[in-house]
Amino acid sequence: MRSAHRVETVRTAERTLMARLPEGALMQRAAAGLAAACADVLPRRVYGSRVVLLTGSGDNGGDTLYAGARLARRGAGVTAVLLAPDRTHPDALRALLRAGGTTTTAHSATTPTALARADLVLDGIVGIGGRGGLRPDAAHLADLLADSPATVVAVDLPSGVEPDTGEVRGAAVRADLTVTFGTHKPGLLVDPAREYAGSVRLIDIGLAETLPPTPALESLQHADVAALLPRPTGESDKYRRGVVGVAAGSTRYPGAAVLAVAGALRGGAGAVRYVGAATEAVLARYPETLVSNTGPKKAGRVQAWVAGPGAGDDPTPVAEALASDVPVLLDADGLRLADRDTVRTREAPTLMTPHAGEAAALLGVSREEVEAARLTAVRDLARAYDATVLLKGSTTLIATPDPDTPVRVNPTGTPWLATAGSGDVLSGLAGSLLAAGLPPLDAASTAAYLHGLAGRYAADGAPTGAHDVAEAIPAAWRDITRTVPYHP
Ligand SMILES: NC(=O)C1=CN([C@@H]2O[C@H](COP(=O)(O)OP(=O)(O)OC[C@H]3O[C@@H](n4cnc5c(N)ncnc54)[C@H](O)[C@@H]3O)[C@@H](O)[C@H]2O)[C@@H](O)CC1
Ligand SMILES: Nc1ncnc2c1ncn2[C@@H]1O[C@H](COP(=O)(O)OP(=O)(O)O)[C@@H](O)[C@H]1O
Ligand SMILES: [K+]
Repeated sequence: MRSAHRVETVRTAERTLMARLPEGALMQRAAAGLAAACADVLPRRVYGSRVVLLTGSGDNGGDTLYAGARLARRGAGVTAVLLAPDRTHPDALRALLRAGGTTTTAHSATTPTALARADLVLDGIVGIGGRGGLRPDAAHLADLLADSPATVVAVDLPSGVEPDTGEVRGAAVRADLTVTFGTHKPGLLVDPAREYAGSVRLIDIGLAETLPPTPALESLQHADVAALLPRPTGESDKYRRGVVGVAAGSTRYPGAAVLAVAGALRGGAGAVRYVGAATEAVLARYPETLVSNTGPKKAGRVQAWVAGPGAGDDPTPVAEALASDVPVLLDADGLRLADRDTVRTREAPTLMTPHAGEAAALLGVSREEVEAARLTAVRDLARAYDATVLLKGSTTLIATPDPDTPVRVNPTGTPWLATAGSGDVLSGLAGSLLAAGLPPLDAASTAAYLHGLAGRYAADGAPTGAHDVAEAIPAAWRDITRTVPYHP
């Protein structure tokens, strides 16, 4: 599990840890890790390389200067561009000068040339102390840096991104690598900021000792997903494994039904029951499906319903699914047709899977606003509907209505998944995991994980279709569970 903590939590944990350590010890740990990471990404050896330090007046600048001093002692030519020369971390600046480094300022005539010629630039403008968009001097440096061919390493965070939300409201540094200290910050895992961070390396500064056990955000890894996926045993039969009902598709969109069933068949339920107007198309592709052309109410027992993909404008099937006492996944038309109070007052759980446009319509804001502040949007929606919400897109997020439960961020996605119908596959897959007995948060996050991996396998670097994604799910499942004992 990879986890991220908010700034306030990091500050409290750092204070507690610092009180137990000699003065400056944490910053030295951070600087040592940072310098080692820089040495790794330098295209040639450290000796003789040209390094520029963009240095703000806080501790983020301090880390950067100490790391620069370490590189200078190994023979790099190091220049610090000081944003506020009279407020620069004094001890760190002395260390750099003693090691042979030099300084200049943001508006010096030599700064653009230094950036253009650098092999490596460290962004130490601002870290977790940054608030609001970058101030003009800092924004000027970020602009100059955008034209530099140098490798860019962001210190703790790319300057200009919001650490707690991943929002980017103005100029920000685009890094090749971000070296972050103690724990991830939410912004490093959530778009748009995640894109600015490049790859992320976490440096252990001993903070795990004082951080609270529950993070703000968590990201499942293979082993976590393997532990959650359902596994049949000798006692299993198709009903005990769970039956998932799919109320989807219409005469206009029969394909959505086929794709949702395709996902559902690969999600761990023992049987898929389809209701709707696309029975012929579904049976033609998947003869193993149990079909009926009644609504969900009369369709027979299921352990979870998927309602909405390609379903059209008839609100009845969605209402009937919501009236059941089993978990319901709402997607596409189902999101639009569901009554909010009905969702809020259900006893059984509801899982909603909107993309940014659908989330925007439900929240009454613009799509751009949802995409700019995905973490806020997913939390707001979960609270408004008292439901678990999976917000699809460039970083898929899953939130429950409980503000203390970490939001999950899916690490496996790929933009190749942005293809018509791949969301239908996801809804079937997640519904199937619900029917197999997973709680909504786990069903949604394991489904997103499998779906993302399947998208990568199906695409393999080239365009792919939703059907191929569904067919790649078993390979993703196998890869995830292969390393874990006792999976059949
Ligand atoms: N507290 C600790 O124990 C540790 C902190 N560390 C480093 O310290 C950083 C936090 O240091 P600080 O609390 O001093 O804060 P920062 O250095 O992140 O930011 C504060 C400075 O940035 C300026 N600033 C704020 N918003 C700005 C904006 N929008 N545009 C331009 N400048 C802006 C402020 O005027 C202030 O000078 C971490 O990100 C990390 O790099 C590490 O050394 C590890 C240990
Ligand atoms: N830029 C992106 N990067 C990663 N995944 C994406 C991106 N855009 C879309 N996706 C994924 O593709 C799928 C598309 O689903 P959706 O928007 O519902 O499409 P449809 O309605 O055609 O099925 C979702 O799983 C979503 O997370
Ligand atoms: K930074």
